[in-house]
Amino acid sequence: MTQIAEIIVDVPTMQTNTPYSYSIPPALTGSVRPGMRVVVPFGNGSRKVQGFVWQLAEQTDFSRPLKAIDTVMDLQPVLNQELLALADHMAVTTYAFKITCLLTMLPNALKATYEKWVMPTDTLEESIRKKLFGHADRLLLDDSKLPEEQLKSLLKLASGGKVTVSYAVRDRGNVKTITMIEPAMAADKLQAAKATLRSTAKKQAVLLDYFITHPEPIAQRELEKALAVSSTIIKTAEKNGWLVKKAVEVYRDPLATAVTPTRALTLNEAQQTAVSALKTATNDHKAATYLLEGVTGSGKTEVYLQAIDNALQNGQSALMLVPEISLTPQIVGRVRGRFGQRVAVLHSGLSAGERYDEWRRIERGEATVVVGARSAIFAPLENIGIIIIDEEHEATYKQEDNPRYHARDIAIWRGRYHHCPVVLGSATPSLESRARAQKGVYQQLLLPHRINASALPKVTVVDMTQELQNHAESNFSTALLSALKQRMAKGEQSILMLNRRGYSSFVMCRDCGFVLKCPNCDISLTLHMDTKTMKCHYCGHEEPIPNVCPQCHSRKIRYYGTGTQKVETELKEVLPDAQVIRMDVDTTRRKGAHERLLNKFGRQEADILLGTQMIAKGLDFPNVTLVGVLNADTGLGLPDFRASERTFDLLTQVSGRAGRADKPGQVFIQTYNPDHYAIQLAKDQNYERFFLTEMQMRHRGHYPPYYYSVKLTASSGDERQAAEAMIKIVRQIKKTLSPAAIMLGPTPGAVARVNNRYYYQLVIKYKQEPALDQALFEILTEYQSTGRMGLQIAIDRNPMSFM
Ligand SMILES: Nc1ncnc2c1ncn2[C@@H]1O[C@H](COP(=O)(O)OP(=O)(O)OP(=O)(O)O)[C@@H](O)[C@H]1O
Ligand SMILES: [Zn+2]
Ligand SMILES: [Zn+2]
Repeated sequence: MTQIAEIIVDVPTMQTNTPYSYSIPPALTGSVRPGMRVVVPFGNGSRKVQGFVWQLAEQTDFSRPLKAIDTVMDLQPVLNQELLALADHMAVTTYAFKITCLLTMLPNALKATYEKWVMPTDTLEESIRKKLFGHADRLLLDDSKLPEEQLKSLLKLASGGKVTVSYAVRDRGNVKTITMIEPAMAADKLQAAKATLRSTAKKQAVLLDYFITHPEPIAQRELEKALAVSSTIIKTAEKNGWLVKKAVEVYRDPLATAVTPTRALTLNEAQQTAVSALKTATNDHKAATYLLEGVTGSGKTEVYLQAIDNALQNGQSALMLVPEISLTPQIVGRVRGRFGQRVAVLHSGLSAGERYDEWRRIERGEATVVVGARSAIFAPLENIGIIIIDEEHEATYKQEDNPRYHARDIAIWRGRYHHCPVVLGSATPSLESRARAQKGVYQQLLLPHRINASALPKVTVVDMTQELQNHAESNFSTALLSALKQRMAKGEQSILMLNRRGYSSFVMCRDCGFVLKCPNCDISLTLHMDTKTMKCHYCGHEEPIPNVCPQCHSRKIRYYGTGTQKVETELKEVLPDAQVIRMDVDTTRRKGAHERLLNKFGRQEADILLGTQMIAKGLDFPNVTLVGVLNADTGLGLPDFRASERTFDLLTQVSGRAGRADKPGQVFIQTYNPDHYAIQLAKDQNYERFFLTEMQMRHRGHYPPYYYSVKLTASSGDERQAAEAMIKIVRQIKKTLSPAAIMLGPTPGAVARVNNRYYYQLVIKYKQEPALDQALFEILTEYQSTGRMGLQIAIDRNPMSFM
């Protein structure tokens, strides 16, 4: 029997979940294994594509000769059996192709890119060959870099068969190595070698002397510096067989900053109960999901750490997800403080190389605790003892692109695979999770009180419509301003949050009402003072700030809306002595800026931390006793069924930053909707009441979690094409749905045009539709090749919003 390999190939526009069969050439027999990447020929031409070995099989069909695998890209599988099985599951549940799922699991450094090479054929005239190729036997056809003229003539030659184009897979994964030097022989032999040196070979003598007394390996760089010898000198010694060079893999250290080691704290009763439940589940290999619901500052992190510690003591590994690491350096610091070198950190702020190194440490079992943002859920850990998702309600756990997975679902799948518990932690659990706990699908663990019996902060809602009547337009109510002054007098710190969701600073003409919009998208441009430009947050378009109205040429063109910069300016006027740290996209663009600003605030080098949503979560500063929310409402107005939930979560989270240690905390929420239930219940920090109220609203509106949902989006540069595709899909889907299903649409997307593409969407709400999955998968397959004509169909199961 002959063994063949079944391979999932990466051919955009021709994706399929069915593997292709390839023969294994004799040279590779025995070394091809599932989970390895290979290069295979595809189609008729010289096209080479990347593929993943899905499984090995016995050849049964001999009717057609099989193409052979070209080469293997890996010496070891890059995906293990578990992750291959997970890709299978993901493909079905997220309506994505297996290849997309497989690629998603790999660190970027292992995502191959394709290179196009042009080579002359025999029929190419020598003079042209010389002109185009010079001494090279082939040219890299990098479309973006070649001058158009040259590209054109190459294409012409290609169609005449005078040059051929071949595709090559380029692997970007690279291991960082340094060159180490060590003696190739014992000291007495080196001594003997030294005796043979000519008297002029002084440097050689120095080099040998060094190794006679220091037989241990040393980095070449260091050696050159220490002895002032050049690489040629070392090379000569190597040639003579006295020294050897070795490439040693080193890891790029993404977290060079030191952390303070911490030890386990003595748990309070509620923490103790939670930790023992989790320990028992880990020790008994129980694949259960726990909802750890703990008010802000109740010590959830300590529960995670001790549960992780238990898994490590069992010789198991642990996985912990946090919403976005660059935003929560404090949490990462705590995990590293407890587990030191055993911790690997994965997040988008790392360079591809750094991420790859962390990934390799995990793969080799050198790191057994992984902390990371969403995609860290695919960390190649073995023998997992516990999986934790902190702030489980956060929208960032859902990926917005293909494959549109939710990290929570993947966590639960992996928990089952490893027979280990999954912990979902939050002060404000998502309605979905809380409803499941209610039904007993998840086990609820409660931390109802703050540590050391500190009280939750006292929250005051400030009606800004009243404020406006009392004094001139200001971002600060009288109450908030006087509270800020008090803190400064007492040497305590404050956090001010400007809610930016659904809100931006824009430019409008006072005479004709003209608003500057993006030429590519149906959205107004946002003012950025740091770069002095108007920017589109959807497509990145940028243009100068106008000083006359482009429509009526009036000079009365003005800024509207409040940006953090504007608030900062006002803050300096009303509190000239205050030291303010501003944290927003503009001040945190540089790598590590986030951490630097937070550390500065932690060292109490500023009175006020002013920022956007990015300062709402996870911060634990004992000296912060005041939190002010400048505008609570901006998210409430969005036509999104989660608008209230998001607002409640945000206000509760940010309020929770105040009074976490011994000093009591105070919060002011400024709003134009003081009576809205999300604001009133956030004021009382009453998650339970909010849950009940919001569940009723969802029930009435037929929204999740009472209904499942799927959002289909058609997009195209041609508006009619997008609309027509959507109408056709609606007709198709309708046939498979039961009368109980609810369809919203087709309608234009909330932003109907983005980057010159038009969006049409359809939302289906349903409880049970056995035929739906199949129908959607057929749509996915049918429309994948229309991408070439500019039409794209996206399918999102349980989308975070219907907008
Ligand atoms: N058992 C304990 N004894 C003493 N201090 C503790 C204990 N558990 C936690 N703490 C401290 O209490 C503070 C709050 O804990 P932690 O930040 O873990 O709360 P949290 O529930 O994660 O809060 P949030 O959801 O608001 O981020 C921290 O400074 C932590 O070190
Ligand atoms: Zn745009
Ligand atoms: Zn105008």
